[in-house]
Amino acid sequence: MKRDRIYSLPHDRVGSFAFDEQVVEVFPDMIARSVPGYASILAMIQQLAARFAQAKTNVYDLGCSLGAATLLIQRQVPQDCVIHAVDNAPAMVERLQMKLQHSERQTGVAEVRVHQADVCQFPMTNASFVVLNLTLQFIPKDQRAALLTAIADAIVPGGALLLSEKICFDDLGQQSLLNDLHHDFKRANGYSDLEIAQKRTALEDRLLPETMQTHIDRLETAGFDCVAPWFQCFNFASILAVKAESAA
Ligand SMILES: Nc1ncnc2c1ncn2[C@@H]1O[C@H](C[S@+](CC[C@H]([NH3+])C(=O)[O-])CC(=O)[O-])[C@@H](O)[C@H]1O
Ligand SMILES: O=C(O)C(=O)Cc1ccccc1
Repeated sequence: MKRDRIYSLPHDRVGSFAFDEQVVEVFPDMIARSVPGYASILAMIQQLAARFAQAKTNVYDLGCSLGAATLLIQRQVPQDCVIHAVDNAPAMVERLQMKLQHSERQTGVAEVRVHQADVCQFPMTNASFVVLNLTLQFIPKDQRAALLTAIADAIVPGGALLLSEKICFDDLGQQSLLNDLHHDFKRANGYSDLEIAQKRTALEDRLLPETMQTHIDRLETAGFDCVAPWFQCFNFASILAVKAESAA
């Protein structure tokens, strides 16, 4: 796994963060060293896929990057599910397709279809399990409600959405404490203060966190019946949103 050194030297001008070839090359290292709890969330996505994925339905991994969640989900779902891995970054999709081709053709597992598309435009239907793992934070705020409503409408009774996000806090003391703890986490993982500062500048207008309450309210409005935050590590959190079984 190639080490992320993208922001290690001083940049004259730090441009806006993009999921380009340079980022794709180091992405697994970057995300593991930058997101506290990332490995725990992935492990639980695998467990949740086993519980929520239903036979003859679609499973969606929206903003799939290099397919970390997709590949874990594939091991857990019924063989007659179709897993749709969607990302709009050409470099990500290209690398994921290579990865899937090179992995041995497995028999007895669900098919993965990779799509290069904007998740806000992507048609979804007959879905039992949908994953938005650290993706909604990159979608313009005014498009988030429509996306979550489209997801809720596509989910069958008893199905679920897993939403993980970087979150912010109304309380200034909490915001500053959890932000500091996140920076300590990055430092402990080998990032310098320069790397942390330059990446923060690059992400400033690209990664837009919201509060836990904003997420909960929006998921309820979108049509989910049970909205349960289940994980938080510093300023990263994950929520499970479930559609009720239909009353028989
Ligand atoms: N509008 C959009 N449409 C499609 N994809 C998008 C859009 N906006 C951003 N992306 C994609 O969302 C992904 C976010 S990374 C997800 C990690 C992964 N889920 C993981 O479990 O490893 C999280 C992070 O980098 O912090 C990138 O691959 C973007 O190209
Ligand atoms: O929020 C941050 O400071 C991050 O670094 C998160 C992140 C991780 C990987 C790609 C983009 C943003």
